[in-house]
Amino acid sequence: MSTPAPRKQIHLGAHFPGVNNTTVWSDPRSGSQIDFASFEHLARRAEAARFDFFFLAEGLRLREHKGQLHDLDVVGRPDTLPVLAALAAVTDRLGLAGTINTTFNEPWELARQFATLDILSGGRAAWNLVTSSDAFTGANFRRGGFLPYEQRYERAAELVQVVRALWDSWDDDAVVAHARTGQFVRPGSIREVRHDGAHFQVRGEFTTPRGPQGHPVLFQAGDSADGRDFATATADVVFSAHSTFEAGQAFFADVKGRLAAHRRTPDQLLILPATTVVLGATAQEAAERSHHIRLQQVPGPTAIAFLEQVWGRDLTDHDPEGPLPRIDPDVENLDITRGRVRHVKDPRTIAAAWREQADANGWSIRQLVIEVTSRGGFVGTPTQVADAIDRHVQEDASDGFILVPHLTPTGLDDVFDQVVPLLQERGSFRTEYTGPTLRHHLGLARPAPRATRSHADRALVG
Ligand SMILES: Cc1cc2nc3c(=O)[nH]c(=O)nc-3n(C[C@H](O)[C@H](O)[C@H](O)COP(=O)(O)O)c2cc1C
Repeated sequence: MSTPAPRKQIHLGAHFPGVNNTTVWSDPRSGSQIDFASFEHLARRAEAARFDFFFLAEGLRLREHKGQLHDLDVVGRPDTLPVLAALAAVTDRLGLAGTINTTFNEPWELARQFATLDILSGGRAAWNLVTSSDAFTGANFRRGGFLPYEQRYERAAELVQVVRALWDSWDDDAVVAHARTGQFVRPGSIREVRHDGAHFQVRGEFTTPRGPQGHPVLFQAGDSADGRDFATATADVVFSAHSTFEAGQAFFADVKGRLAAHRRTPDQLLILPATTVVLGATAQEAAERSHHIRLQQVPGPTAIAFLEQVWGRDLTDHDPEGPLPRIDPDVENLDITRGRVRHVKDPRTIAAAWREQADANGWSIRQLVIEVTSRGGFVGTPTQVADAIDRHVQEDASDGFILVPHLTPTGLDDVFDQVVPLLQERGSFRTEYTGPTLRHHLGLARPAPRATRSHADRALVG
């Protein structure tokens, strides 16, 4: 009798709620969006459930709609890296992943900040590289639209190259601290980095020792062809938006298929889509809860504001519970909302399709917006949700998920309590951490120290 193949292990991240309308800040159970206690609650609960990591997104400019602050959603959050550093002090094993932009930052500072987080946390740091570069956000950095869209990934690739050279410029065993000889570092163990490229000129000795992971884990969250190529060349994890089974399998096959060109194997890049979970004692109860949450996420003013982004017009005279506007979008006015990644490519075609859908189903503006902004997610009893999550992973639609709750900070408590034990029972999810670092949790190798690398790999470091 042949032994069954071992189950693929699921990887799970806990996403702190975002500054978008997934987060229902107005729910009476919702806590502070900024107090450390909120971050701590989610991190501690995620660690008790043996999650791989805690995850923070990043917004670098407050969104505006029709020239006003868009305050229907959460506005303002503390800076990512200090929050993660504080969480390192109240957790022991949980990975700490932060989103930091590659367009508006410099490699030296980033290398220092992430190496520092890796040291403080004992090897649990991860960096989610994002490339957003719109001029509205850039104005906060005195740069405006300094970098054309096509050059975002070029800068990101060069930035990562420099950052890695800085991390590798210290040997793992550089610090010897020999009191007898008076020597703190081993001679020759810290090398000058010299980089002279299109985006960066860097020269000098790096000031932070190499962290426990060698390189913090690199996530990437771009979805274009350039984004996928950058991920397959560079990243350890892709944070994707393709969470349904079919879309997940297609994305998984596409991205993993690109790895061979970079002489990498499928297990060297994990694919973790964002998703949501709604539980109930019965499937019907879960569906009703899910519907209630969608109504909370899309109140009337949010539905109108969403439609205005596509129409490029003020639609406040429309009733959100009434039919869609008969007037066509104003295609000259597409930056009515600023500070948010645009998804709408051709507003007139989209408006026509939505009108048709709403007419056919008898939907109001609000119902239409609820439908078209639905990303799926898992809705069902704990057993149904555990089955579905496991199937996605065993059948190569993902390597796991980054779970996005709608309540701060308790939104994943039911998942920790009711779904995780079922995944553990079927042998698909760890019951204990088996190593100290995030690389270990994710099954990723530690980058070899410089001393054991080929000459070619060492060329960048002086
Ligand atoms: C799942 C996902 C999450 C993202 N999270 C963030 C974020 O937190 N902050 C940010 O500035 N951009 C975020 N982005 C935007 C991407 O970094 C990128 O700028 C955007 O997807 C456009 O790049 P692309 O053309 O390669 O898709 C995210 C994108 C995806 C797909």
